[in-house]
Amino acid sequence: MPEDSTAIDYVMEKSTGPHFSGLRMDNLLSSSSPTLSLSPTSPAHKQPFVIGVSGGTASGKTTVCDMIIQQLHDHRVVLVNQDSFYRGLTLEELKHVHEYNFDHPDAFDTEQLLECAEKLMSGQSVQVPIYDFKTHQRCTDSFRLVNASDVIILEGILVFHDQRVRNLMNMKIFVDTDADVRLARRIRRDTVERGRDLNSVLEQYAKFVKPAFDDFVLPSKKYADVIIPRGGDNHVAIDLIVQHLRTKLGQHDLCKIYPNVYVIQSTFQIRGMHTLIRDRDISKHDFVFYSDRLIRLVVEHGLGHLPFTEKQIVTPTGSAYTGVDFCKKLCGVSIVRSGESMENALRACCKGIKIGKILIHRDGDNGKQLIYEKLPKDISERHVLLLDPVLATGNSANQAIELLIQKGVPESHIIFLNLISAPEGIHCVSKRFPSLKIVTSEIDESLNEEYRVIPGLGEFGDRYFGTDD
Ligand SMILES: Nc1ncnc2c1ncn2[C@@H]1O[C@H](COP(=O)(O)OP(=O)(O)O)[C@@H](O)[C@H]1O
Ligand SMILES: Nc1ccn([C@@H]2O[C@H](COP(=O)(O)O)[C@@H](O)[C@H]2O)c(=O)n1
Ligand SMILES: [Mg+2]
Repeated sequence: MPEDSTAIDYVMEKSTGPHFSGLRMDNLLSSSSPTLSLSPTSPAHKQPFVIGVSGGTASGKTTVCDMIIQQLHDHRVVLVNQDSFYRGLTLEELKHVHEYNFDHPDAFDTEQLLECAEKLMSGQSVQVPIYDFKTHQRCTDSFRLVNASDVIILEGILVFHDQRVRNLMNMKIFVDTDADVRLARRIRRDTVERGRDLNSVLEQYAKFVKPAFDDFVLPSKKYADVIIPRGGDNHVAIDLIVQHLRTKLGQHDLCKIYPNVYVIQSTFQIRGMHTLIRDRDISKHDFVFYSDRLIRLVVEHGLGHLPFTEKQIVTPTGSAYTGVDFCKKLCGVSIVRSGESMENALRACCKGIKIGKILIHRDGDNGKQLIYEKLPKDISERHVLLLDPVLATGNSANQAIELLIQKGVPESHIIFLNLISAPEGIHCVSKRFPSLKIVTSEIDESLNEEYRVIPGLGEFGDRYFGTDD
């Protein structure tokens, strides 16, 4: 700990209110961008991108959707199956189930599908019914909770049939697979998974499935923007669609606008850890454990941006190995107090590293700020890893960076490490300090009217240090 830690601790005690990474909004309000809506008073809900996936039965619609979701693992994607909106059969209909046409548009509750899709598009979570193909009924006591997301996929044989549903879609995909292949797959699937016998599958196919395909599904193919022959086997088509979606989603536009912003490559492990630490019901112990794991990844990634020198060594086999030597002149600086949660990870990666502290504290309501700092004396000769888990408005980060620059640290020698960054904060910091690097594990949606990151994870410092009771 620095020698004057008592002074810092004292002020820290007094500043245990909500941690906002900024206290003045003037910078933010002036930092408009053609690609981002940054108004903090109207944290505009970003419209999700809606994809419709249609095609004949067993054409591979669900398989194609699963592949898209898999490839878009760094985005929030939800799948809504039209099948979930099958009307449950009445007792009378059940008695004559072989006479029931499941392939006619009337078999679905399209009003309910529309209501669900519209709710999701407006940013609300929905409860989607669970349909049982064996009993031809909906589950009466459970639903599938679907959360608002960046991408909504609506999948089903007749999702292009109703104009109102079609109109919700930004992109329409038709999965086109030969009828004989589809029939063979359907026989296998319905006998194995849906409790049917071969005869009933063939009868239903001839009586309802094929005529309805000709009358309703095939005519809706003309609405498709993209037709995928061979379904899930067509990796080229799926790659192209995913590439297009990435461009449309534009989440990575920030990385394009600011080439010094790095979002670490997302994996399901990383998404899983974010899911845990963002969950308000997680235990404190788990919050700290998974935050530490994520912080370690961000720190390791940040270290990868330090300069290196070439180094030759000899291995135990007597061979030469040309590698690199770590940058020796570096230090950490935590923005008190939540930045202190990142210090252990930095110490674990860089043996004996010096870590300084900066505290930015509002002094009354007149916009004045007090800055306390304890930094290594030779900081101007070091590369600085600046630590703060949450980048919100960017105002306090900018003050900390300004202070480092005043102390002689070149802007390009600062790497700012975050777990979660708001677009507004990235914009504010990168615009003012374009040569500084920001390394983060996820970029969130926006700030709300209280300047909190949304969806965010609440007050990181309080949750991490257990002062959130
Ligand atoms: N490319 C493929 N090769 C072999 N089997 C496949 C392929 N695509 C899908 N299937 C199988 O065919 C069946 C129907 O596929 P699915 O994706 O569920 O189609 P849909 O949703 O259009 O009815 C499933 O049992 C699935 O495992
Ligand atoms: N109780 C039901 C409900 C629907 N079907 C059949 O399912 C097909 C749609 O699902 P896909 O995954 O194949 O798109 C449709 O062709 C219906 O005939 C059913 O058999 N029983
Ligand atoms: Mg399906």
